[in-house]
Amino acid sequence: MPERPAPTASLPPGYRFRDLGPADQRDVLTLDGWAFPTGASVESLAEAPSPLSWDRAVGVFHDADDPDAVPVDGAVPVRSDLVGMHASYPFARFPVPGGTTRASGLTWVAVHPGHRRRGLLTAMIDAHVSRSLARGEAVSVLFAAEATIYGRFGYGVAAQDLRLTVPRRAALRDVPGAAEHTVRIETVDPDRHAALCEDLHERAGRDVGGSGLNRPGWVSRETSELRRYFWTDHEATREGREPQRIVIVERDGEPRGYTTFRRKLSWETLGARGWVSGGEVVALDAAAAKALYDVLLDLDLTDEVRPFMIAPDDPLVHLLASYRGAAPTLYDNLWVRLLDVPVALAARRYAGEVDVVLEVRDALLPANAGRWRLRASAFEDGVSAERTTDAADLSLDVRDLGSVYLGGPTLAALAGAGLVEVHSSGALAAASAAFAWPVAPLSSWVF
Ligand SMILES: CC(=O)SCCNC(=O)CCNC(=O)[C@H](O)C(C)(C)COP(=O)(O)OP(=O)(O)OC[C@H]1O[C@@H](n2cnc3c(N)ncnc32)[C@H](O)[C@@H]1OP(=O)(O)O
Repeated sequence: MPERPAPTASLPPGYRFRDLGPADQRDVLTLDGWAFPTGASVESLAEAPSPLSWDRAVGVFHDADDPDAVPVDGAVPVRSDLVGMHASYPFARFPVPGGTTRASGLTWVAVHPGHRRRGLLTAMIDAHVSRSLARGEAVSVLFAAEATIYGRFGYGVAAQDLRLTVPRRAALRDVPGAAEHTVRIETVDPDRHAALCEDLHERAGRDVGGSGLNRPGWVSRETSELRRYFWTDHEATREGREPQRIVIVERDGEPRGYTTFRRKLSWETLGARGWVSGGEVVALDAAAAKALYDVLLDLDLTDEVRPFMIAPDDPLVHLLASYRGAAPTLYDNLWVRLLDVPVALAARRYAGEVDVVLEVRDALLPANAGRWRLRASAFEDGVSAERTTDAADLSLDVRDLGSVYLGGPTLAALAGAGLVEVHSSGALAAASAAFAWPVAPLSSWVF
């Protein structure tokens, strides 16, 4: 990886960075409670395992005179508070179109309300970017708590997920083989389910619909901390719903898919009203997906199913007799920031032959700015992305390059929105087709 200038933003006076460790867990949860008010006590949150990779968690501490302390020999004792933090997950096998790359999953970004809008996040992003680059991570990915935060730092919306409200017993088209599955419905137990489900999850993302193509963004819970956290059902996240349940469908004795769910009931004048909130839906093929949805869509005492975060090209979209009856809504899913443009561009495959010069603007990381020639053949290795002095075919901000990186939004769509300047119209058509991927990008879980 080439030498890169260090980011420049620094913390305002009175603040300092310090790496966090497991001993900071209670302070971390207290700060998190300020940033994301949930009503759960620190004590109850502390019962859950931490998902953090502590060697990648960084705090911002504020050192100031302690207003509550009694002066000693005329001097006011100084108090040091954790007022900001960020962390990242090491995704060594982050799925990009046709391959994987090393990505840094930015997470647990929080600033205490009493210290916001003083530049703490700006300084934390600089620290995150430089540390990620030093670790050889060419891409950073995240889920945004608010859609207005991360664009300014060069992150673009690279994937969308679908939220549906499907009426109970909604009609689905038939899929041969679906009825041949046996069904297990159980309470989630990490010891029994975690390894089985993580294996199914990885396999489902590698070959979608028998196409031999992977699903970009289908990131695994790569660390033991993330796996333990994901499969532990902690009371603080139930919000009045039942413990987490799991449906596993098997065919010829082999597990073929799973989904998790929680139900909630309210007893009203006319009887029970119930809904099912779905977790990730993971299936090795369409028959297994249909078998899972058949279970979710006919649970007693429920009226509707709300699948959470399925791909816009999920089988359910095409199997529902009335898609519009499920009130579809699209949400931003993964945001992507290219940290090292040539490394990131060469890490993925392209869906068409392309030879294009991209002129990239990047205010935060000037090493990415300038013209890059991208050459690739359809679905093949041997991609090259090199600096060039040739005239640009397309000009765009690194944020918009991040948006098209996983093959979701197209360059043509961004050009239509005025976000890509087109210097050669033939180049736009070819590059747009090459960057698009036949399988929609998605992460099935929030990190
Ligand atoms: C990947 C994740 O973890 S997502 C989770 C993000 N965390 C949260 O949403 C928790 C609640 N919010 C917070 O903790 C804080 O408000 C943060 C982290 C979002 C922002 O921290 P701050 O230290 O206030 O940000 P900072 O002062 O560096 O602001 C930088 C710029 O972003 C803007 N900005 C910051 N937060 C927001 C926001 N929520 N919406 C719109 N603009 C924002 C600021 O106005 C500022 O703009 P400017 O440069 O034009 O002046």
